[in-house]
Amino acid sequence: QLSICADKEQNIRHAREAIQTAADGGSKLVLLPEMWNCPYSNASFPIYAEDIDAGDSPSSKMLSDMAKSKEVTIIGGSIPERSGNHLYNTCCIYGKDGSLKGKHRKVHLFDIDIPGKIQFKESDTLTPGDKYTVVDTDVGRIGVGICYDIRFPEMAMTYAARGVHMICYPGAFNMTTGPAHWELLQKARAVDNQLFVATCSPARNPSAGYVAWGHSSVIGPFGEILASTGREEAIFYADIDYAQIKERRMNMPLDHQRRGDLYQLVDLTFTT
Ligand SMILES: NC(=O)CCC(=O)C(=O)O
Repeated sequence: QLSICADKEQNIRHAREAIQTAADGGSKLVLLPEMWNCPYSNASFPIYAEDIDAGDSPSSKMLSDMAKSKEVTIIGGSIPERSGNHLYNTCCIYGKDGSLKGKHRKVHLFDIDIPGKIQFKESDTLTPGDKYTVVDTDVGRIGVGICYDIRFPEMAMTYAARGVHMICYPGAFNMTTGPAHWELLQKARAVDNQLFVATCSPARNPSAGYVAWGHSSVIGPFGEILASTGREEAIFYADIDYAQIKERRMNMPLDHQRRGDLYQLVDLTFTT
């Protein structure tokens, strides 16, 4: 859970040091926050964006170098990605050999308006991704979503159906929806699907334009909090035993008890 500043090079240096510390502390998988190389704002995204596919991305290069040198899988939070005329909110996933194993472009953009509390419209600058992302790593099958993606249970269900062990959500909830929903959503995605959920937020900076809630966590398949932190910058660790997925699914075989004859994901638009 990193502190993020306006200086991109400093953010990259800082993330590199944090990955090094986490790997030296025994991590096999490291998860970074949403938009860790820039302030979270529509004004910043175009300025800090990098072209990952063109190989013109110092942030991604650092992640790849660190994955290789520390032999660690990295779920690289997210950065603004430039691709042609479009910008995306993108998470790169690196294997421990430094290879790019996957790239998740945030599918559900954060466009909300809670009057007097929080208004944000990512779609002013960003384009949504059009694919789900599942990667096989040395530390299991990982599904990736970014922040607002966590609000869509269909995505997590699809990941569960694809055999994902853990869903990683880099995310930056805010001071209104954070206390109301952040922990609830993490637990819900874990319990509904009987798998692990890991989240990573920026640390809270009360003087930032967008104030992140923090409270990154790792949740087990029974909804148990395996590790979590508060608002400050922190590197924290969890021991994850995927055997618990099987055990919980044996205890409560939700998948076999599902009544697919009564409900299907056909048209789930709210009726008002
Ligand atoms: N960066 C985001 O997607 C924020 C999502 C959020 O705060 C929410 O309430 O959802």
